[in-house]
Amino acid sequence: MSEQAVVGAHGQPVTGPVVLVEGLHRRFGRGERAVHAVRDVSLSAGRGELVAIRGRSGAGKTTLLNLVGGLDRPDAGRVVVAGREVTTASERELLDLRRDRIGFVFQSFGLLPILSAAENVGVPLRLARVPAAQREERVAVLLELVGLGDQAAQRPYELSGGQQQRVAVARALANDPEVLIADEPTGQLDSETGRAIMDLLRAVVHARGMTALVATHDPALIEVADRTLTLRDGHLVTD
Ligand SMILES: Nc1ncnc2c1ncn2[C@@H]1O[C@H](COP(=O)(O)OP(=O)(O)OP(=O)(O)O)[C@@H](O)[C@H]1O
Repeated sequence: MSEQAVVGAHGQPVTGPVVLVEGLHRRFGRGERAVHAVRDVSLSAGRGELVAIRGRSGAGKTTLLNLVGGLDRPDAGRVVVAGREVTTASERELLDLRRDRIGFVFQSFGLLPILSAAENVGVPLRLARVPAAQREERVAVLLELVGLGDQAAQRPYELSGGQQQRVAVARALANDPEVLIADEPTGQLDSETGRAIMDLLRAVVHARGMTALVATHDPALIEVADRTLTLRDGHLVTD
């Protein structure tokens, strides 16, 4: 990514990489039983880039994504997201960062079962205190974007897995985040549906100039990525 200043999703100039990781370490446990889940990982990703992170089960993908998304703290190293230091942020700052700058998509969709598709997508907007009329308008646009304009009133159990993941993608995009973090987003879907979700992710990342980090085992998902990084025993082996 060039060092030229570009305008971020929130209108402010973003210079350089949107995600920057330097010398990251995360260890669980102590002594002989310690697991070094992430060891000396450095990477950067720019606007409009979808980066796949692959690796076997236990390679450290989820741990890395949690550190980038401010869901966990490293033992050493640095994470900068959209110009903000994640590593040294207070809990309050991390909450704001996760609410305003980062969209999360998980393998298990994470939808609230008692809410309709539209209400699920509207949750981050409620948290951000977006007024109701504006919220409804934005939710309608997002559901249309993910191809679920006609399913707004359905509850998650009335939707297929692929449709539920589309709702989750719409929810992740609700606050117009700069960064999308997706942990095995196609893990519970058949290959065709997984591919459709991946194509959707790629389309929104490119159209909105977002930056996406997507952990996966799925070869079809790797195919649509702009770049693939491989983790092995917590180390990055290719960039
Ligand atoms: N909270 C934790 N406490 C102890 N060990 C942990 C914890 N979280 C992860 N680990 C360990 O760290 C290593 C990396 O786990 P991680 O979940 O990041 O891998 P992964 O590549 O995402 O695997 P998968 O594809 O199965 O989700 C594993 O050995 C795991 O057992």
